[in-house]
Amino acid sequence: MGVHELTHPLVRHKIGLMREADISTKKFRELAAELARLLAYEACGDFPLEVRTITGWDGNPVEIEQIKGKKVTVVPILRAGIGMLDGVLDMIPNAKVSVVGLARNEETLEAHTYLEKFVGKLDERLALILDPMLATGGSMEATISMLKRNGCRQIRVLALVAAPEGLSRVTAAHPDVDIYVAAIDRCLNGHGYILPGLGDAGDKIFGTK
Ligand SMILES: O=P(O)(O)OC[C@H]1O[C@H](OP(=O)(O)OP(=O)(O)O)[C@H](O)[C@@H]1O
Ligand SMILES: O=c1cc[nH]c(=O)[nH]1
Ligand SMILES: [Mg+2]
Repeated sequence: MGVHELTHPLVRHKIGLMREADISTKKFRELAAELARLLAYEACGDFPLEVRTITGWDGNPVEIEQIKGKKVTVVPILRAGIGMLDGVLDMIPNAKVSVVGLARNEETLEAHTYLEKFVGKLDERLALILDPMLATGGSMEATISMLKRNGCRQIRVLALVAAPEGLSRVTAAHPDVDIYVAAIDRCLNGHGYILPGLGDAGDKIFGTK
């Protein structure tokens, strides 16, 4: 359990490219999707395997390994989490998708929930929550609480950038949840934005900046 900051050179390189002030919407989306794939790869590293026998290319039996009955729901937090969804589904194509909508009040920094749409059998599923930005941690804390209220017991978070303040808040409230993050940044500014951060990830992904 805990916080896992990815140290792989590809991750460090790609997150650096995302920090460029005048990055295009296209490039930002591409990098968000690429990093989402790498975060998913890391977050699924302990999935159990089982051996199955299939017929190989020459007609002989071959033992192969496959992931053992893992039921996954991917949970993008609207809007910005959508920017990571396709990348994660590239890696886990059979996952079901739940959606939560939260908007942060830019004055109070409180997260307001406007949508909750969960798939069934949450008690049997591992949930992978997607949000590029974990700032004060209010949106993530609320999303984890929603999942738990609906019966989910195995929860992991995938984020591109997190602030130490937000990580402390989420790990204190939900110590049972693992957080996979491409970069832990320095701090929050007076408006709740992460420094050095990426700016407004939702605006950059949706082209509304
Ligand atoms: O950790 P927090 O302080 O809660 O802030 C992080 C949240 O803020 C942003 O969403 P925003 O509310 O701006 O919505 P958007 O994705 O629709 O732009 C971001 O995508 C996170 O969801
Ligand atoms: O730095 C931040 C904080 C919240 N939301 C963002 O998009 N960026
Ligand atoms: Mg936003």
